[in-house]
Amino acid sequence: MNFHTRKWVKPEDLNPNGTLFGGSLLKWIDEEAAIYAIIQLGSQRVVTKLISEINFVASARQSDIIELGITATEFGRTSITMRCEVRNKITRKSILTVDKMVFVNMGEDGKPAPHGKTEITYIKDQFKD
Ligand SMILES: CCCCCCCCCCCCCCCC(=O)SCCNC(=O)CCNC(=O)[C@H](O)C(C)(C)COP(=O)(O)OP(=O)(O)OC[C@H]1O[C@@H](n2cnc3c(N)ncnc32)[C@H](O)[C@@H]1OP(=O)(O)O
Repeated sequence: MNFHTRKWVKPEDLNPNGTLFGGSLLKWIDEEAAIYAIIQLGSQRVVTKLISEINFVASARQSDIIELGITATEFGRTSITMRCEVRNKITRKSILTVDKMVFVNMGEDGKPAPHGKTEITYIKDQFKD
């Protein structure tokens, strides 16, 4: 799994307990997964279909640096399924895991459309020519 995005936990991201607000984290991973799906499917028309059980493994605190990791686990006809992990950048301790995030590729008509992809494309292969 590649951990592309880092976030610095700031005061505005905290809940009243002084730890990272779960909703902020979910917003970040939805956005991260959308970017991953857009790149993998080569389409900007993708929507979140399903987010499976979310395991908030441990809290993050103000000033922590965290990193978001996503990997594709399955390519369907119109969908892509991903797994996600968030961890502390310094200690590598897990903060959150999501087993399944499903995004669907949409056609111009607003209906699910085949994306034609079957496997992960790596950056080095995306700019071969
Ligand atoms: C000029 C430059 C401009 C730049 C410009 C950039 C714009 C860059 C935009 C980025 C955009 C980002 C987006 C952010 C993420 C949101 O914020 S998206 C907003 C939240 N999500 C939504 O509103 C989606 C609402 N849901 C729906 O509209 C419908 O459920 C859907 C997605 C059309 C699917 O409908 P459906 O009837 O379930 O469709 P169906 O054909 O049965 O299934 C489609 C696929 O989903 C799978 N599926 C369906 N249900 C399930 C389930 N429960 N579990 C697992 N898989 C399922 C099916 O298996 C199928 O997959 P495949 O087998 O084809 O691979």
